[in-house]
Amino acid sequence: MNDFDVRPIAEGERRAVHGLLAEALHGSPPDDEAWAKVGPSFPADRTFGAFDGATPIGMTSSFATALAVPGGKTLPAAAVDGVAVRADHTRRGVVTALLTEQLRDCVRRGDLLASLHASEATIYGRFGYGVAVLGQDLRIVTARAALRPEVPSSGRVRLLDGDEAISRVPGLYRRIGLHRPGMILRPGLWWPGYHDRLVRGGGGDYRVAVHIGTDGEDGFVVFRAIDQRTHDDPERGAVLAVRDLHAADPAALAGLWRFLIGMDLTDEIRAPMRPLDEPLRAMVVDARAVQTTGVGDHTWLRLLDAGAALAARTYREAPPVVLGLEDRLLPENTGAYRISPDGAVRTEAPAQLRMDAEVLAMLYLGEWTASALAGAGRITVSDPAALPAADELFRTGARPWCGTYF
Ligand SMILES: CC(=O)SCCNC(=O)CCNC(=O)[C@H](O)C(C)(C)COP(=O)(O)OP(=O)(O)OC[C@H]1O[C@@H](n2cnc3c(N)ncnc32)[C@H](O)[C@@H]1OP(=O)(O)O
Repeated sequence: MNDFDVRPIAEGERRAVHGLLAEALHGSPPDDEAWAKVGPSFPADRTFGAFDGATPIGMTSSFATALAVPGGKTLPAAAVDGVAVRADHTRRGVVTALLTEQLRDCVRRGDLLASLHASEATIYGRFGYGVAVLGQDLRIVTARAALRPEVPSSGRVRLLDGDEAISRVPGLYRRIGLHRPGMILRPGLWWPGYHDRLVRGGGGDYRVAVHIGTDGEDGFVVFRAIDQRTHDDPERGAVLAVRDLHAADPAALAGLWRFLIGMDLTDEIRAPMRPLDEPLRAMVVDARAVQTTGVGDHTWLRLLDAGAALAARTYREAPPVVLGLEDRLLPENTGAYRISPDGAVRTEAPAQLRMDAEVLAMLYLGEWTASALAGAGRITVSDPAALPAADELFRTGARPWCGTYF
């Protein structure tokens, strides 16, 4: 029996709950001015609080979105954007109660998937979330990063002022589209809380540039310069920190990188959580100008309705495979699924490969192979011939990527 209650929060509890999240992440609760800006991005709907009497001691929230899956469909999904427990109430099962309630609520709402970005990698696996997308942190040494002559070079780049950045980029993101598995729609409430407050004009110091190709704007980058000059090193160039970079095609992508690399008074570009198959290293003359400083879990995914989610993605040509799933928290998903190039259906046939919800999520967007996960002991193999077949069935072209902070 818990000594706290878990329930949807009331409208008047939003700010206290958001303050709790800020403090759990070692920030400060927003002042009036900051809350006026970000408050609308944190509605009471889809937020659960844990309460000790009237005092909030934990929270979890999500917003409704759609997530692209292999084959191009977009599925209704929950983007879990705030999970926190007050530091004096941790390790008593508060987040377990919150996340369990949230999963059931998302199922009731018809979400097929839930995704999140984790502060620590040890929190979410027990709730059936798996690392479905890896990202790489890039460091680019600009003085050595000249682009090769054959790299596409049509179009031009234009810096936007703050108001333009706030009004133009949402439509541009929508037009670029969800071209990789794992990408999500950014609903209207995402922009004020995550983009507008960062850019010049919205209170932050990030600048925004768009790429203009033959058919108009087709890419954008959100970045800021971090001054590196010191008394002893007064000529040191700035670091450009890239926050958000999306392009509709290779020419727009190349154009945005060319713009960043060519910026004066800059020594280095830092671009965290780029796709693992980012082509920049192949674009430069000196491949070592583009360095991967880290690879980590970018997006965690949870299949809420495993049957519907498996049926919604496409599969490559390979012999059919029967997967056995054990889902402790959402037991209606437990069962066997026959995966073939024609799709995925429930079956009574014996499972060739058995796994839990976390591991199925790792396979789902194509980031991991069944063979690698079996090799790691994460899949129980009854029929070894099913492994190469599953590798091929789940394989995707472009690597999955999310590319949206939340
Ligand atoms: C999507 C996002 O918002 S990511 C941000 C997540 N939030 C944070 O990192 C803020 C700071 N941390 C916190 O607020 C809390 O510590 C939380 C949310 C991570 C965990 O909340 P708690 O209420 O302490 O978790 P709870 O007591 O339910 O723990 C469940 C289990 O997970 C384990 N666990 C929980 N957090 C952690 C952790 N950070 N590291 C390792 N294990 C953990 C517990 O030990 C427990 O294991 P057990 O069942 O075997 O005993």
